[in-house]
Amino acid sequence: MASSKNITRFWEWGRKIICVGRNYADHAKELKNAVPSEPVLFLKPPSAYVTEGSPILLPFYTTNLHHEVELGVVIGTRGVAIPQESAMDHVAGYALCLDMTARDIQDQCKAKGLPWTLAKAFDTSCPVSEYIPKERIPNPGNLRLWLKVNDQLRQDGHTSHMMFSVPFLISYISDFITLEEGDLILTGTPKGVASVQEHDEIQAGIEDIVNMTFRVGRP
Ligand SMILES: O=C([O-])CC(=O)C(=O)O
Ligand SMILES: [Mg+2]
Repeated sequence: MASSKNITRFWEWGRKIICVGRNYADHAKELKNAVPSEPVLFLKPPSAYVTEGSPILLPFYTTNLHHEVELGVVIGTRGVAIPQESAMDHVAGYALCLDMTARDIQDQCKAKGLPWTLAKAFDTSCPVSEYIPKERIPNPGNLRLWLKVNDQLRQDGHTSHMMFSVPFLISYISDFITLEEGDLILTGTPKGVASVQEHDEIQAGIEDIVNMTFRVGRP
């Protein structure tokens, strides 16, 4: 029923997706970006969501679609200017997420000093796993994240290498943008990003907590 919202299907709520960029020094370096002194933020619309069983669609205007595996944090309680000390009280749970990125378009945007919207916010640019209740992840700063393409390991990172922790990010973001129940924060990707092609199979996981599989297709 449309009126009975269930946080385990947060992607159906139409809420914000707030993404953090360059939160792992090894990834900032692989793209020759400076390691930031404050979090880099951008947004995806809720139309970017895709769940297992549906394909990730290659936008027609890119020839270099990259995968970025990321820990997603699902907000459970609204907050503004949340102190770091109570930030975790606002977390309902987690999801494994991909920040699909049209890298060639992002490079053009960066060169022109323009926003990344078409590189980051297109339909299916935010594949998500099933919802992971908070109790299953006692410490979001101590998780191995991995991603394979056609069975080859491409990304193998650890959230202990984040420059800005989950509580810090919640506090920082909520100074500018009200966090609401059902919002999702993507916490940035470790190194190993690379391109995918039509028909590729992407598998990703968080330790033995969750794993997910997506195919890449054409619209
Ligand atoms: O496009 C980028 O490199 C920024 C980003 O999303 C990340 O670091 O996860
Ligand atoms: Mg990213």
